[in-house]
Amino acid sequence: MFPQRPEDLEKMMRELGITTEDVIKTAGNPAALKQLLSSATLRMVGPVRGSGPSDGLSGIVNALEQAKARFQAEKTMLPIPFVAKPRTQLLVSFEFNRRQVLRQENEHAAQMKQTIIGTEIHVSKIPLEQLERVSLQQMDVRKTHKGKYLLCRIITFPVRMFSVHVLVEDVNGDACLMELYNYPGTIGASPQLIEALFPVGSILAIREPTLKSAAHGGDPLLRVDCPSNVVWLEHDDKKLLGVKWDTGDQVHHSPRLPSTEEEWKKQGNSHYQNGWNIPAAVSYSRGLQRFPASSVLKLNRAMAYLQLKYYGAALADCEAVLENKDLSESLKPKALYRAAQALYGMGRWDEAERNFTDMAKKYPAEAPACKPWIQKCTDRRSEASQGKYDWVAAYKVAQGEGSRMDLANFTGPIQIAALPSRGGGRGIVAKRDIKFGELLVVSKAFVFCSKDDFAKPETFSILNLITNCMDVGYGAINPTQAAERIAGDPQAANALNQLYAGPTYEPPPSEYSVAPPGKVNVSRLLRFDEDVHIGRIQGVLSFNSFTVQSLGPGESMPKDTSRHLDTSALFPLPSLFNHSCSPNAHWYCLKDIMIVRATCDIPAGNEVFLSYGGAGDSYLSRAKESCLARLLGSCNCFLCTRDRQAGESVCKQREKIASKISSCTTILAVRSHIKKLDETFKGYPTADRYAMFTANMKLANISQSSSNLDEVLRTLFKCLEYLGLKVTDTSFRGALPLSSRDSLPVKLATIGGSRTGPLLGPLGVDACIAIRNTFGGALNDKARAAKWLKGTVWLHDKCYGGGKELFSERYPDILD
Ligand SMILES: C[S@@+](CC[C@H](N)C(=O)[O-])C[C@H]1O[C@@H](n2cnc3c(N)ncnc32)[C@H](O)[C@@H]1O
Repeated sequence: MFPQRPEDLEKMMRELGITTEDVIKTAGNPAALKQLLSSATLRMVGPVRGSGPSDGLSGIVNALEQAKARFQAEKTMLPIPFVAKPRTQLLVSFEFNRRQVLRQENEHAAQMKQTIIGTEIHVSKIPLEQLERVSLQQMDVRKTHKGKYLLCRIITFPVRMFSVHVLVEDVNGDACLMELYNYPGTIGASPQLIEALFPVGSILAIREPTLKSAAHGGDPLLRVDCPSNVVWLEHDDKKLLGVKWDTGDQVHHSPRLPSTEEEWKKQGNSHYQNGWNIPAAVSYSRGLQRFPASSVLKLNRAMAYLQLKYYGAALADCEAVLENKDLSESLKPKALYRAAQALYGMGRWDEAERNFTDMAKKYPAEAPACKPWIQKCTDRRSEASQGKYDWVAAYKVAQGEGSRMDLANFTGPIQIAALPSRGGGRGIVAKRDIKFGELLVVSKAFVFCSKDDFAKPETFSILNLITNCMDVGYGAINPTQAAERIAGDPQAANALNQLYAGPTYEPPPSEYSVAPPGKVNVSRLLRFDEDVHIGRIQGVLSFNSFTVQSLGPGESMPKDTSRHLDTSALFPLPSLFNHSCSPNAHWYCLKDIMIVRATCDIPAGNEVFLSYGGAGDSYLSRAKESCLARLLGSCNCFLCTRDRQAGESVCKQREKIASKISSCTTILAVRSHIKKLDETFKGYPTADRYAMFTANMKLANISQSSSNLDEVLRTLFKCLEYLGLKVTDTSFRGALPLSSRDSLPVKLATIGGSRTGPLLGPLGVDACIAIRNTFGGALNDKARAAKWLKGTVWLHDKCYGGGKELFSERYPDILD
């Protein structure tokens, strides 16, 4: 990042139009330096764009190999002593680069931000009190200093690239670049918010610090991956007794600290009004350290905590306020209202409802505000206890702005079971006989980040050394979001720790018992009560995240099967489902809510599988789906096991035929290849012949363009069977007996019906619609069109719930 050679620095300063004297005058004074640089002319700027997945597969493989080789080589190199660079030189080049980054952000569209995950990360588990102080001069590069802590303070304005970059100095005045990864509050943060999060002059103790050599031979840097390794110290902290900073007591122009309760409140409120909830909560907390009895600071912090969804902490603040016997009448309703909101957020609907109801009675002026909450409590309760959701309303909300939904979690007739044959050792089984279409799980994402969380567009790519994949999208910042959850909800760490983190970590406990959210006392946000083990979190996210797209208006066949969708999310209970390429349940999302339904009847005790994605036609193409294959090792689902038994040559043959079919242009050619393809599936249940579905769909499309409607219909009927359905009325000519008009033309297949094709929802509904349109259009057979419409709505309801109403929302042109 920084110019290394003195001549480069000089050249840069010439470009800036500043002299060495100017720099010396501003040394140790970031604000003066900032002013100096703002009067300078910058010309050396050009956008630095990342190379994304467009590099192609070989590019990714090369990048992965290079990264691995670099880390491997680093490991074999001996640590070298840290040599301090002249402070002035560091300050100038840092400021130059900071301004360059800010300017690029202003002038250019989204920059590709890149990072690598899966390298060794040290999480300090030793409390600061037990660590011994170390200075930069005493440290080595390429080394983690176990048993030590570095006392340092921030001496420049920070800047956010992928991580937050800032210069720090130690007590001796030696300076070093610090890169802080995964820091709560930094997702999508503006430069101003980053400055509020990392004020100049802040004193930090870095537990068990690591100095790294920069990737491209630059200056060594202090790299902090786990935010809990950073401990913020107040100026009057006892750790600072007797500490003398070589460059003076104060870093020049560090912001003046508020001194009264009112000033702390003002600072917090100003952050809050900007929507900067973490800096707001930190300001209120710092004020509370000095004015611990302040109800106003506690109540305002509760407000910030509510925004951050730290409900346990918000409740703790409100309850502490309500215990105050001298609480003013004006604050009482505020405290009650916020406590009730916190209870609601924690899913304690009964208590929340009681609080809102009591409050409405006691403070009639607040009744209008409480009324909608009371209704919400009733809705959430029936969702959580009976699985009764208004899917139409939820779907409509999901089509609107924002990325979050307000729905209760629900667990249907399933339970967690020990299944030692799978990585992680657990899976989900049916508690009782489950019926096709039954709702199994509704789960709110634990970690979820989408483009809506960014004021300005940003694009990310991660080279994931855990899965050997290049991930593109918001999954890159999910560890930051996980850290943000843990920062204000220590119980969240417990939930994450119980998920499978891959073979390099201790297996999770076979019991999955996530404590219900309770009261958590977060007395000082960003003072982590739990160590945030980012390495393990990266493993959990790599092995459990889903790439999600919210359910939207119905379309015809999915055209883009690319895995590179934007949003990646972690859902707690759904993480425990194992994968099958031929699953018996399917999942879809409404924004940050995942919904799981049975796609066939599942007998009690049977395992329930989801398809994680990658519904490839053949064993070989599924195995090539790099991410899926790498996550599973070798997939041990029924279909892959069956394919392995069939043998490699059969699988190769199948793939060859399937690929020929995709390029066929005549009905005859497709038909003849379909016959050959079918022969490769001898002995397979119908619903496990997914390649036959794709091949028949191709035949249907070609037949459509040649107006061979009999063939179109026959083929579409077959398509449904390959998804695990049975067409009960295969007639497509003559009068439809009145008696059969009301019956469904399709039902769940019973033979081989213990599984269904992986995309029964979208594909099955679309195939039914195609049949209905063929009858209603060219054939002008209104009776059969009506019958097939009924069948379509039935299937849609089984897959997505919401009856005819939801169907008509998603397919407004079809129900006329
Ligand atoms: C999201 S976890 C599933 C839950 C996990 N079994 C647990 O106990 O937490 C994904 C991991 O489960 C294992 N797994 C799931 N489905 C599998 C399959 N079809 N074949 C092999 N391993 C599978 C793999 O180790 C995979 O990385």
